[in-house]
Amino acid sequence: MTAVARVIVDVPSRETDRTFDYLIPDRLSGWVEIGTRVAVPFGGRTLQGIVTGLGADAEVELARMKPLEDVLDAITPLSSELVQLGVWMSKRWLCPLTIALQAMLPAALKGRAEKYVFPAEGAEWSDEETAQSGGLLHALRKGQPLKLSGLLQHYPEHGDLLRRWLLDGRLEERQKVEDRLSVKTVQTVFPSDAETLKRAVAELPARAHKQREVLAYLADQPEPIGVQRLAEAVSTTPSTIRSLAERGWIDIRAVTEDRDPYADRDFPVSLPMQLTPAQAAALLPINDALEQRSNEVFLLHGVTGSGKTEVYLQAIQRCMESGREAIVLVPEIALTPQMVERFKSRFGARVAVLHSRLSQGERYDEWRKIREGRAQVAVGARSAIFAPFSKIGLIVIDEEHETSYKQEESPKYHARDVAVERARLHGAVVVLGSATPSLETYQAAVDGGRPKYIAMPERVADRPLPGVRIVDMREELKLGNRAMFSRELAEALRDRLDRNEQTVLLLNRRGYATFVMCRSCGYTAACPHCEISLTYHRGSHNLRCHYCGYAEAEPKVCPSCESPHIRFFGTGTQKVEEALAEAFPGIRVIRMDVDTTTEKGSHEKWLTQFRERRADVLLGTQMVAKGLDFPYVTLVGVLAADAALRLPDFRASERTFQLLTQVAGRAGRHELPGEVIIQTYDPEHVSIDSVRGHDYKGFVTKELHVRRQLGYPPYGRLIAITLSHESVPMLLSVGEQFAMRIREKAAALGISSDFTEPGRAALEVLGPVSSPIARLKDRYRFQCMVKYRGDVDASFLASQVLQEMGDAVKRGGLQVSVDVDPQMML
Ligand SMILES: Nc1ncnc2c1ncn2[C@@H]1O[C@H](COP(=O)(O)OP(=O)(O)OP(=O)(O)O)[C@@H](O)[C@H]1O
Ligand SMILES: [Zn+2]
Repeated sequence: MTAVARVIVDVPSRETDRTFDYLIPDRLSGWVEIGTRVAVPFGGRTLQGIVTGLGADAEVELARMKPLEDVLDAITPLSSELVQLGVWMSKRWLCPLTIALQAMLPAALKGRAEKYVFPAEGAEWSDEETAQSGGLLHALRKGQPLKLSGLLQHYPEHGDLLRRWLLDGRLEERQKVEDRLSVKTVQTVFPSDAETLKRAVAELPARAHKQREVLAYLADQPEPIGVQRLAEAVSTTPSTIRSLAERGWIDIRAVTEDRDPYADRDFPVSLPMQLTPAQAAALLPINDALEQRSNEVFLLHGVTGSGKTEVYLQAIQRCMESGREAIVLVPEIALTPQMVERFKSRFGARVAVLHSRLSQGERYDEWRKIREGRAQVAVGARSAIFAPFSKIGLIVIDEEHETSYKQEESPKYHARDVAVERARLHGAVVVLGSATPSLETYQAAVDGGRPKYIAMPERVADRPLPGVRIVDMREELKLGNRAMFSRELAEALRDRLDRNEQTVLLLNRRGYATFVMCRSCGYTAACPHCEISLTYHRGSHNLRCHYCGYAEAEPKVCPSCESPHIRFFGTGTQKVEEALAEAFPGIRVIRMDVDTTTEKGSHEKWLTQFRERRADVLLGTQMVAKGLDFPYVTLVGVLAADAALRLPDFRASERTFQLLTQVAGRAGRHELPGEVIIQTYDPEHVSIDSVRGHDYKGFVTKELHVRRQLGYPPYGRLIAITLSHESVPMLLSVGEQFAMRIREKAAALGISSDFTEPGRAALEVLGPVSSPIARLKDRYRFQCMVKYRGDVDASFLASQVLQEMGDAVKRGGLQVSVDVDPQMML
């Protein structure tokens, strides 16, 4: 019997979305397991793929089978559990399996990069092993990394040894990324014994002062030291030091160094806090579940400042004590240094941090730390849910309601759902935490009992929630105040300046771009390729499309009627900043938005400045609303609270309520009491009015009622299918067919299209209608929305129809994108 690998090739299409079988050549036996990345011959090309199964086939079949070309990594990047999770994802979100699997790999591992092998620092081999290796070890020990593929070719009989030493860590494997070794190596001087040093000094020519200094320095310092650092220490050049090595007096070797993004940070040690009674009560059932290793899911509903983080920390501690690992997801935007610090301070080097602001190399090193068992806690944004742990005990999702947990490109997965499935595979506990749980999670807890509901309704240490005032801007206008700030907010701000306290100002800008309009004819500047208004950028004096990047110069007169009365509308953060400077001379403002935070480390820089009270106001978009915990913030102001309420999205109310509650929660978190002022044109709206009394229950009760009537989530589910093409008639005809076929299939199964009868299974297809963004990059977009409820496998129906219509779609050159449980309706 010959071994066969079943491989998913990395071509994301429906036709190749199945396994292909390959022979495992002898040379690679022992290197191939489930999750191994391989190179395979495919239709005359070499493709990359992932092994998802192993087996043995009848000899007849084997005769026609091609062998694998190569194994791409020595340490298998995916476990069989992750492969299994990928299979589940591809069904759940209707995407090719390869897309799901690729999403689990760190970017550095994608593509076909050469792998290098070299000895780990301090690794030792017995004489017997050295002899066994037949020159292999000698080659490796020269210090230069050698290509894995070359080693396999030159030392085919030593594959087993190589593999064993890679696994026991005496050899290390790295790869080339971005034309550099993914690994950072430092040329390091290792101390020589006193004898050698003495001899060196004796043999050196008298005028070799610098070299003598180097030797004297080394004699005093027994630790290995980087060549560069040593050169600096005795103010000489690296070549002076190297010349000593050439004569055999000192030993210089390349040493790998993890690129630790937090290397220059000192994290003060933090010990577990004495829990408040509410925290202790919340932790109890979580610890019980951890103890019993039961696959429980909890909703930890704690108001802002109730101390949820300490509950997570102590649960993680318990999880680690039982020898298991923990994943903590936080929204990308909230992954502030402050958040990272809390975990690093408590768990030190056992924490790996994964987020998009790290370089590819840094991410790869953090990922390896997890894969190789050197980290037990992973803190990260959405994709950290794929952290390659093998014995997960706990998964925490902080701010579980955040939309950033849904990936908007394929695979369009939701990390919360992946977490629940992954926890099931590990028998792990899930904790979903939020001050404003998503309606889906809340309703499931209250009506279904899973997740189990845990409440922390008060802030720690009896601190009150801040008082909230709503200011009706229509009244302001009536009274003749045309300024950006209401009198109340202006007064409160001045008050904070006088008392040297701090203010957070949120400009709710979602759906509120700064656009250009002619006051004479009503012309608005739009992108010529997309159905989207152009956004004005003050700095560069141009208009830009945020979808395709198109840019044009700022117009001086209206391009349509040539009137000079062309104006820039909307309140950008830059404009607020200017208004602040004008109204409060000398005010120190930190502005945080996409424009000021693109640079690496800029988040950290601004927040540190603010924390150190080097600014009076932190002004920004959504990114100032979450997770921040600053003692001197006593005022929170919100401008344009209702801006996002008019978006054509049924979750607009929910999002607005969540955002306002979150930002309100930044005030008065420590000794000083806080106050919140919300400016709006729509004060009666339930999303705004409910914030006044911090009334989550009041809000959800009303909102759930609306959702139930309309059959929207959580009482129904959606699948959005978007078709795009240059031709509208083509789109309409395919769209119509698509909708019709799904309706027919549902009807054939006896599924009603009537949502009025409560509780009964139902399905309807809305559309095709023009998408909210009707044209993008010169392609028109139409969408069909499948809405369903109850025991209906709508995903299956949709994928059947997609399959049936595959040829028509392909011939016409249409693009189809499917979004199961869409979060963004735009
Ligand atoms: N048991 C405790 N004793 C004293 N202080 C505590 C305790 N638990 C938490 N705190 C402090 O209370 C503050 C709020 O805690 P934390 O930031 O965890 O709140 P949170 O529930 O996550 O709020 P948010 O949802 O607004 O982020 C922090 O400054 C934290 O250090
Ligand atoms: Zn555009």
